[in-house]
Amino acid sequence: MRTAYGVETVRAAERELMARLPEGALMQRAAAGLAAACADLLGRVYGSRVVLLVGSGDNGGDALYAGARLARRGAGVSAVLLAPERAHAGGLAALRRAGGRAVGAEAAGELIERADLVLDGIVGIGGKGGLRPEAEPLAGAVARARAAVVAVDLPSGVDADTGEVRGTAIRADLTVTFGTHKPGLLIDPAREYAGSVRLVGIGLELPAEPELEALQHADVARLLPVPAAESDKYRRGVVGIAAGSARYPGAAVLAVAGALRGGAGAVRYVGPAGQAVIARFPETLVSDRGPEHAGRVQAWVVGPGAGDDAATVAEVLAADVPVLIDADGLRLAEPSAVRARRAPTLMTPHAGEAAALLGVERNEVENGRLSAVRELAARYGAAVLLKGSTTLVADAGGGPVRVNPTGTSWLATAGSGDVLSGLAGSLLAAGLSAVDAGSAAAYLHGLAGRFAADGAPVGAHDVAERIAAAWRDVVRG
Ligand SMILES: NC(=O)C1=CN([C@@H]2O[C@H](COP(=O)(O)OP(=O)(O)OC[C@H]3O[C@@H](n4cnc5c(N)ncnc54)[C@H](O)[C@@H]3O)[C@@H](O)[C@H]2O)[C@@H](O)CC1
Ligand SMILES: Nc1ncnc2c1ncn2[C@@H]1O[C@H](COP(=O)(O)OP(=O)(O)O)[C@@H](O)[C@H]1O
Ligand SMILES: [K+]
Repeated sequence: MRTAYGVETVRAAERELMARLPEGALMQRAAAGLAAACADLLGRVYGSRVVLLVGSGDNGGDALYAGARLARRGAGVSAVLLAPERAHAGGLAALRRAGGRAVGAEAAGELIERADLVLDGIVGIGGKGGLRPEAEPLAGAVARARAAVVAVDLPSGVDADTGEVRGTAIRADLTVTFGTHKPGLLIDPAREYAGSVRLVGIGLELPAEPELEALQHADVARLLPVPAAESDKYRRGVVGIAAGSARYPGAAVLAVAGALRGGAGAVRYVGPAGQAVIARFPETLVSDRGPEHAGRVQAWVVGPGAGDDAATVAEVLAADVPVLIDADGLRLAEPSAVRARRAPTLMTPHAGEAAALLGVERNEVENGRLSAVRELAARYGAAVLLKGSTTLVADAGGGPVRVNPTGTSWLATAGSGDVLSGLAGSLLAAGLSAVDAGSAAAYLHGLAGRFAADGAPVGAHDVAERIAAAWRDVVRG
């Protein structure tokens, strides 16, 4: 499991560690890791041109000490000081001793243009809001430069705790982060500014419960159901799909396609698209009576392509088994009926649907995914999976939010969300908790999307067809 901790937690762990170490030791650990990452990126340090962008805090101090290490290995290092009188004194002295030089911001443009490597040490976890006006032109110069850009701890201007980007921020090729990942490094839009992320350990002792966690292959492999020798289709779980309409029969087919690959022993379909479902998947148990009369079901998926069928949504919500609510179901579900449920509920909105539920603009959700998913989970007393460029899963009762690491933008294709809901519903029926079912489904779905796309556009049915390959990849490690 990969984890991320917020600024407050990091600061507390740093204080605790600093009290036990000689002064400056932590910064030296950070700078050593940073310089090593820069050297790897440069290939040849000797003779390279390195520019440090240095703000007034310890983030600038890290950049200066790393610059000193690179200067000692023969790089030509220039530090652009944004606030010369407040630049980290020890770091500046070390850089000068190593043969580096310091210049004012007016010289930055030309230096950046000719640099091989730019280190962004403007601001780290001490930053609030986007870059300040005096630092903004540097972001433009960096974006135009051919140099590789390494962000120190975080790309300056992004919010470490939330992944929000308000105003201008530096775009990095690599972010070298210290002690732990910060939530912003794993959540868009900030994640995009970070480039690839390298974690440098500095010895922090962090609490058991992180802010964010990202499953990896081994974690998902432990969650996926495997039929025991004594299993039968009912013990493996029956998932009910109440989806599709005369107008949107395809949503039913795609949700069933996902559900058939999710480990349930049987898929039961109820709704008006039975003909289309059976034609494509003859193994489906099809019924045209309502969910209440469908027979045994261990978890329901309701909503994809459901049109305006509020009665079916209400009927499913009244069932005392886990329910996944997606798409039209999110609009049709009575909030009080969701809150009143005792069995687990998993809601799977995309940003537009989440915005409608929260009564805010879509871009507010896209810029503040973490707070949106937490807010929805708290309001509905349900687990919530927020889809999109970063998929997040929050539990009803708070705790760490799961962030999915496998997604690909090729999944932004009509119907791929229907496949995801069928898959997650199947895992619910197999007995996973709402958060585990949602996050394992997002993981497999993302991986299946990557396998299916392999660099070219795909349709949602292609994604469904590669779920088995993703599953195999996960369990084989
Ligand atoms: N505390 C520690 O033990 C360690 C800290 N480290 C480094 O220290 C950083 C945190 O240092 P600080 O607490 O000094 O804070 P920062 O250096 O992140 O930022 C504080 C400074 O930036 C300015 N600033 C704030 N918001 C800004 C904005 N939007 N645009 C431009 N300037 C802005 C502030 O005026 C302040 O002077 C970490 O990110 C990490 O790089 C590392 O050396 C590891 C050890
Ligand atoms: N830019 C993106 N990057 C990664 N995944 C994405 C992106 N956009 C959408 N997705 C994923 O694609 C799927 C689309 O689901 P959804 O929006 O419900 O579409 P539909 O309703 O057409 O099925 C979700 O799993 C979502 O997380
Ligand atoms: K930075």
